[in-house]
Amino acid sequence: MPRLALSDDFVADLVSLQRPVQKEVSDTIQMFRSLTVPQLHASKGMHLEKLEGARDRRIRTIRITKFYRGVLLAPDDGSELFTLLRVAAHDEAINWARKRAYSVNGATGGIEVRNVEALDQMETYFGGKAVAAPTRLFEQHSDTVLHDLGIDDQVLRLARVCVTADDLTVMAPPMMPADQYEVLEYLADGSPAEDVWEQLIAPRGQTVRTAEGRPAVTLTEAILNSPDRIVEVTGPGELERILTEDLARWRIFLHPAQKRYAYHPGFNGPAQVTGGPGTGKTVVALHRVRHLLRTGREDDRILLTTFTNAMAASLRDSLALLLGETDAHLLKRVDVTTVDSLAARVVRGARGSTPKPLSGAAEKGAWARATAREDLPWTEQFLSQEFRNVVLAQGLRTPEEYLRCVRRGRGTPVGRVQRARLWRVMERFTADLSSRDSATYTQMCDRAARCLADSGPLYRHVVVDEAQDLHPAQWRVLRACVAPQFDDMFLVGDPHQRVYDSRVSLRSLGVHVRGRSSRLRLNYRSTEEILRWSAALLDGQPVGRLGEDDDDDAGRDTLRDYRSQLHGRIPVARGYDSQDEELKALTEQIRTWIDQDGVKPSEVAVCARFNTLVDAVIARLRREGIPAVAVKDDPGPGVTGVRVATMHAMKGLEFRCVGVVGVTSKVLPFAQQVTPAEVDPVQHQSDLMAEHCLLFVACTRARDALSVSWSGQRSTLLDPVVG
Ligand SMILES: Nc1ncnc2c1ncn2[C@@H]1O[C@H](COP(=O)(O)OP(=O)(O)OP(=O)(O)O)[C@@H](O)[C@H]1O
Repeated sequence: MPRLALSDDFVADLVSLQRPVQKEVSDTIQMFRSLTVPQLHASKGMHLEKLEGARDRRIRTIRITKFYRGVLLAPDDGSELFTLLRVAAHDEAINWARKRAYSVNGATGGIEVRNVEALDQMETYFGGKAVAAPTRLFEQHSDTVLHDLGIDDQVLRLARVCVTADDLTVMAPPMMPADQYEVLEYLADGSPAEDVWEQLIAPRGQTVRTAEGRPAVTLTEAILNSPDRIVEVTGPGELERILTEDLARWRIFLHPAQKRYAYHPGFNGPAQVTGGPGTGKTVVALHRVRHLLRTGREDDRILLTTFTNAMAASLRDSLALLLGETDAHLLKRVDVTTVDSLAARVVRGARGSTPKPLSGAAEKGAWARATAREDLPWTEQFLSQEFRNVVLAQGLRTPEEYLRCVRRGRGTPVGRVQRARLWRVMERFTADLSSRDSATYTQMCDRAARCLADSGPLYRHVVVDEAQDLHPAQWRVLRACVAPQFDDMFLVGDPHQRVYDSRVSLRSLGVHVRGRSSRLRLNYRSTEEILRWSAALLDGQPVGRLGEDDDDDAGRDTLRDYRSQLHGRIPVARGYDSQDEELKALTEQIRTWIDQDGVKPSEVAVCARFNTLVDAVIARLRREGIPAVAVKDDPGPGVTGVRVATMHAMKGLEFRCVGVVGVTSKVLPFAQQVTPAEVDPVQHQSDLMAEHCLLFVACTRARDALSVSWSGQRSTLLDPVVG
């Protein structure tokens, strides 16, 4: 029986076809799978034909309908694995197939494809142009170094005639093999060859650095080594699922760096995946859950957490989609929820009810009551932060513990006498809340962690999305939820997207990820232009690594090597004299996106720092005849209308076009959110950083187009991108 694999191009083609043709494709594939290889070659209906004048003799075509052809790769290494490469109208399919050649990348061992004909033409053209050039782009890298990085003979000849980085850009994929192009792009950017090997080759599982030392890989092995481009159809019902259910690419193809962690056979303790925005961290978390469900025992329960209830709802939907009908029964073994909801459930289970959660304003009032009788030198903001970031963060129970503790993350020294006074105020605060049967969310987590420590773990595995924003008390809940053992915790997050004040040393909380940590760097969401522009917003900001806020290991994370293979327009940033003018321009921009670019209103989002502007935007758009809905009202996917939200509510979401409005000096940074440097310099820095990250998160929600605007005084946070 032939084995069958599908390429990403084939899946993309299939999605764009009309239903009746899709049905024909499906029927052809079913017939293909019912035949033996000799029958396949003999079958008149299939027309499995070699192509006249093809550059790669392993490429064949098959008949789908009178007008449509499938293009297949049939390895000549004795295997029976056939890969469907494309399905297209007859002439387009033939024309595409004739010019392509498949090969095995000498470094990654993955499969790659090129347009040989176009590259031949490039060689002639740039070869002539380069003759007079005094220097060449890759002259400092020897042939051996380039070969070791997987550059083959044809690409080497092309690299040697590149004079500028623009010459290389002209040969971008699908003309040049994608992996080799990426290597050259990094080198052209000035990255040393060793770094390129570490960044691009090693994550694909390669351990041998030199081309001579590596074992030869057959085409079939290369196909199986390329889960980001080709998927083998295995198991009953899998083909039907791929063909009939939602063909979302993330469900089918994973980058090798994603796959390595998502489908790792077993980590000997907590594992962590970090990565910039849109690198597919949530996708990895979902696939990990699927893997754990499929390979675990029937009574193993899994907790999948994220930051907000809305995100938990969307994560649950995505997991259901990934599991499909075949694995739908596994869903009942997963709880998808926020840590706060889980904590409330645990506390309710232990004492029969949960205290009422305290709003920010009510908390301020409670601190005012706790300090009413004393003339104290501390503001309510300071007290609240001291309680949250020291007492609850470290789980301190007694005045002695507080006297002895290292106040990590706090910048104002507080002596013994002051600590004793502070502790008394905090005791009054907690007693006051208890008498009202109320508690902050962080207090609730603190209590839940203690309950769990007594009652024991609830889950076999815990998978955490948006890990960067969790408070230490929330981490203690998660740590207590699962016994320390292999595959206990799997975390994904991005320290550049930390928009709440939660600095954490995972190590001190018993979550040791050292040696089980990986970073994703290919952005699947936004264009390179949006990514670069947004990354510049964080230029020079010292972003620590996820969960490493200990003084002794505060390493830095960087956005320098994040890349996208998508390209588009450069983001637009503009100021206006009044809010009225700004919203008028926004309306026109949205009309262009919808009317000229064909974007659906629900694929457009507008975000602002606060709800007042969110409401004003919704009212204005509606007045202008553009449907608009608030994200906080939780409109389902079927509801039409531009999505409008605060920047905080944009976390984890994505849209084709995004307008970020009201980016003024008054709201970004928002003075009330930033502790004055004289009150606490360390907290001041950390609060300021959260404001930078907030703008970064808002901008990186955009896939194709981003527009940023303000009226009046522009925010200084835009200085790095607006001259
Ligand atoms: N292997 C893949 N193939 C195709 N698309 C992918 C792949 N991985 C992720 N994506 C897509 O990229 C986008 C971003 O993915 P995801 O939300 O998982 O990223 P993230 O790293 O969690 O983002 P953020 O941190 O910015 O919220 C989604 O549209 C997702 O479907």
